[in-house]
Amino acid sequence: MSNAMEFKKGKIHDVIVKPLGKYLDERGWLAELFRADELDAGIMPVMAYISMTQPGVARGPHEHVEQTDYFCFIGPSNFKVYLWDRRKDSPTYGVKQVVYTGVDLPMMMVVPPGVVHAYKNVGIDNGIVFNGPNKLYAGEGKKLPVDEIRHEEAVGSPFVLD
Ligand SMILES: Cc1cn([C@H]2C[C@H](O)[C@@H](COP(=O)(O)OP(=O)(O)O[C@H]3O[C@H](C)C(=O)[C@H](O)[C@H]3O)O2)c(=O)[nH]c1=O
Repeated sequence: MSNAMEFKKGKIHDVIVKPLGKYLDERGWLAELFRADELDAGIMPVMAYISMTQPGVARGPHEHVEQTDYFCFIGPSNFKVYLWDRRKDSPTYGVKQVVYTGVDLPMMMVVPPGVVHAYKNVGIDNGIVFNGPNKLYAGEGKKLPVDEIRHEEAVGSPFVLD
């Protein structure tokens, strides 16, 4: 793919975005992140991690060759999430999707391999992101190469965070 590629706005095939339901009571709230009886076996998480991102800071853009990510944006900040479909065999090849999510609208988001992704903390608090990928980071015993193509430093990259 040429780095000069232009993306048009839209919804990307196979990207799933759903609000996380919060059960509120006098103690606070509780939200389910994923359930084995609701997810396809092919994207079932095999590990989980959380990251904290400071206000004004971004992670990505990068993509995976085999791995599907299962993100949950739960707060306490808000994020702008950027997705670019560079899968040549996808019906939405060349589409860019932007999602706002976090404390004001908690969401889960499934990002398949070949969809370049990045997220930026656009709030004023530190932001927590949960991920439940369907592959082990660096494989069994962390002995394999990390499945990740990083675009952060790519000169002339079309994956720009505005
Ligand atoms: C993902 C991961 C990372 N690490 C270690 C490796 C580094 O020492 C440290 C930070 O990882 P990395 O620099 O790969 O993180 P980012 O590049 O900010 O990637 C993050 O933001 C982008 C947008 C994402 O999609 C990733 O899923 C998310 O992790 O944690 C581990 O030990 N296990 C893991 O599963």
